[in-house]
Amino acid sequence: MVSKRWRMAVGSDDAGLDYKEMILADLRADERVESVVDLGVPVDDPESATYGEVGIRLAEMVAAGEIDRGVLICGTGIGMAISANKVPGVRATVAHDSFSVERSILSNNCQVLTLGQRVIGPELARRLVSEWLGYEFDSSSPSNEKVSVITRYEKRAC
Ligand SMILES: O=C[C@H](O)[C@H](O)COP(=O)(O)O
Repeated sequence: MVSKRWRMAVGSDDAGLDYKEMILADLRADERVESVVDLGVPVDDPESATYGEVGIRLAEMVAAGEIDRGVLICGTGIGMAISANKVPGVRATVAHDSFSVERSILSNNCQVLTLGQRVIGPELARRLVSEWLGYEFDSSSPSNEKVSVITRYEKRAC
């Protein structure tokens, strides 16, 4: 268990709105979370933004250092992952099982977890987010050099 208090944001499109509200409530009650920003979509206007807009906005907050981690939810998690990964410096993945959630941090140092409301049940989604918050990347591990290959490419390409 880590003691760090995470600065976080959550976001969804219309297809992920119910889970976004649920995860938002969980994070607000989680003592490991220092702050959590709700990037929408809002309950009263669920079609006000697509997964691309919300995913990129959250990823920009990660890249700017405004938050440490984010959770994005759409129908499958795929569109949110694609969108967030367009922002340089951001590593986002969909993960619907415990092992992938663990490795997304310990192997890949992902700052963003995406979930699919149309793919997994609500209790699994909540459990995966809670487990994910318990992991922290070890920059002295052998995985760090592997992640650095991506970071160096981004620096060259941008
Ligand atoms: O990845 C995309 C998401 O699943 C989205 O919520 C649904 O997209 P669609 O309406 O184009 O199927």
